[in-house]
Amino acid sequence: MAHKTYGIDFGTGTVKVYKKSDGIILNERTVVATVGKGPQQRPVAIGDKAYEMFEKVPPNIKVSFPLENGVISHMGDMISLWNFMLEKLSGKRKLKNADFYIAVPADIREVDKNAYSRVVSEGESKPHKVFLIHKPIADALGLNLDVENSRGIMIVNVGADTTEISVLSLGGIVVSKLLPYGGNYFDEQIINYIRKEHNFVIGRKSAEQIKKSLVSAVPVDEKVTVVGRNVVKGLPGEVTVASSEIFPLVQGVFMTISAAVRSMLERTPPEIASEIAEKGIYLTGGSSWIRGMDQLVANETRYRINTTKHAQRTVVSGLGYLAEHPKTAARYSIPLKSTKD
Ligand SMILES: Nc1ncnc2c1ncn2[C@@H]1O[C@H](COP(=O)(O)OP(=O)(O)OP(=O)(O)O)[C@@H](O)[C@H]1O
Repeated sequence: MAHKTYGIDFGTGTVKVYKKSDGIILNERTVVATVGKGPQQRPVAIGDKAYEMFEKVPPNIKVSFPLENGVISHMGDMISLWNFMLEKLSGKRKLKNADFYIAVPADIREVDKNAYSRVVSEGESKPHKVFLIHKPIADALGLNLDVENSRGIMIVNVGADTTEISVLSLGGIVVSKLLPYGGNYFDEQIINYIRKEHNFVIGRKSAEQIKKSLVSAVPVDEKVTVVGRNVVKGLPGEVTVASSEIFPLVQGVFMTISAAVRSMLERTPPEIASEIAEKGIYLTGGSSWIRGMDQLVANETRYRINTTKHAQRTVVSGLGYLAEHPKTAARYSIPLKSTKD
């Protein structure tokens, strides 16, 4: 019997799911809202709905982000999120006996990689098989690159909580480094700055709006107005922020990311680096859309930069490719190892 097959990119900011033959069927925030404690805990909303509740909920509802810096930080919440998602994937009928391809960062401990597989195995789906795939491999496949035969591919995935910089060659990962910086870092910097300098409390959604409009890796001159609460008066109101205020907050992280890319290139063997130089560096992940990111990395490395309008879905598209091509998938599945480290 043919098993239903899914590819899942459990991103820190959003979960994306690909279903074999159907394409990408789900794209939801990695957020869960629960009530109750211990064994009584049950989800009341997940994904975008739970995110909507964030910062507005009564005290009996807990809104949590169960992934941090590319690893699962709250297994119980993560399983709750997955169980709730299963309903979206399969409707009222329980999804059983399916195969799952799950993307995991390459530069994390074995125990953290295996935790991703536990989410699906210990959830209500009772899978047939779970395969772990390194994210950079899925990313490259999602970009339609010839992973098997290319001598040198460099991918910089700038996501919500992490930036993963990887070099691939002939179907394998030569080196991969996970930095604990992504779009969420910018949101937090913006919230802290506006509270301190403008005496305004703004929510994460407003911070994200400011980020999308004002954060730039190269100086720009723009302004944005958002709503918030004046801390001194205790009243709601509007606050206007200029890009010149934001640039100094985020400049350091841009330098950290671009310096890490350059340092990895410097340590890459010449025959691999020469093919990277020929093809250019690939920028993926939602935060690669931050203005000037491509220019910044180009200035630092002097390499051509390839960007994509599908930056947030390259990993899940790569998993989708593997779901459709099980023979290729067998080559890239990571064997589950001991989790004693
Ligand atoms: N137009 C945009 N400009 C800037 N940032 C954006 C834009 N669109 C989305 N983002 C940011 O992209 C991030 C989400 O990207 P993505 O879905 O690739 O991350 P993820 O896979 O969830 O996270 P991670 O890779 O860290 O696990 C969020 O921080 C979001 O605010």
